[in-house]
Amino acid sequence: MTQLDHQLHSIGPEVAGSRIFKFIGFLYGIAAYLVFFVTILYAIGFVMGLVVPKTIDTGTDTPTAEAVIINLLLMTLFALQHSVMARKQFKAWWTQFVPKPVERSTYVLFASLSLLLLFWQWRPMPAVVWDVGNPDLAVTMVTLSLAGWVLVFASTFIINHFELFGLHQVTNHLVGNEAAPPRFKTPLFYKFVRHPIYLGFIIAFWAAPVMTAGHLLFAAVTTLYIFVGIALEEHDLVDLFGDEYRQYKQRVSMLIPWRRSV
Ligand SMILES: C[S@@+](CC[C@H](N)C(=O)[O-])C[C@H]1O[C@@H](n2cnc3c(N)ncnc32)[C@H](O)[C@@H]1O
Repeated sequence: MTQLDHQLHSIGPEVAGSRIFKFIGFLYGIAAYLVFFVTILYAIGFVMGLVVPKTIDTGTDTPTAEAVIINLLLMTLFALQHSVMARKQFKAWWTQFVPKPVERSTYVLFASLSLLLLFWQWRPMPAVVWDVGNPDLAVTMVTLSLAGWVLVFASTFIINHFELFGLHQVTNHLVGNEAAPPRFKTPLFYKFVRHPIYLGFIIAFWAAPVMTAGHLLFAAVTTLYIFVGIALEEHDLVDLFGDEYRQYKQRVSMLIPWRRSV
C-alpha cells in the first residue's frame, strides 16, 4: 500500500474513486486558501504602500480620465464577482457544475484572482489630496490603518475564519462529516457592530497619512460597495435567521458602535 493509499484509506470507507475526488477537493481547497492568503497580505502592502512591488500609488503613468475609467472598471469587476457569486440563487445554479464542498473555495479563488487583477492593472493617480505632515499624526494614522487590518483578521477568526474561506467545507467532506447548517453568532466585536470585518476595511482604507487621488477613489468606491454589500448580505441573513437577525438589527449598530442606525 503506498503512502497516499494509506492516507486515503484512513479517510473513510467510501469507494476509492470517491476518496480520490475528496482528496483532490481538499488539495484544491488548500490551494484556493493559499491564493487568498497571499492576496490579502498583498492587499495590505498595496493599500499602505509597504513592501510590495506595485502599490496603489505606483504603476504605469496614465492620463487621469483613463486612469479613473480603468480603476472603476477593475473595482466594478471585483464587486460584481464578489456580490453575484455570493447570492443563494447563483449558488443554487452553479453548484450544478461545481461540487458543493468546493463551492466556497471556488468563490474565494475567483475573488482573490479578481483582486490580484486589480492590484496588477491599477493605475496610479498621484495628485495629493491630503498630507498630514506632522510625524506623530502620520504614525497615528498608519497605526490606525494597521488596527483596521487587525480588526478584519480577528473578526474572521471569531466568526469562523476557516468556514469563510472554504477550508472547513473541504475538510468536512474529506473526513465524511455532514456540513453543519449555518448558525447565527454574535461573538465579541459582533456584540458592538454587525459588520466588524467591513468596519476594519473602512478604517484600513481611509487612515492614510498621505491620501492621493487614486487612494481616495479606491477608499470611496470600496466604502460605497461595502454599503451595497451589507444591504445584500443582511437581506440574506434575514432570510436565513428570520426574527433572530431582525432583533439583532434593532439592538446592534451596523458599523459605528455607539450609533444605532449606522
Ligand atoms: C465576509 S463575512 C462578513 C461578515 C460581517 N458582515 C462582517 O463584516 O463582519 C460574510 C459571511 O458572514 C456571514 N455572517 C455575517 N454576520 C453573521 C452573523 N452574525 N452570524 C453568522 N454568520 C454571519 C454571512 O452570512 C456571510 O456568509
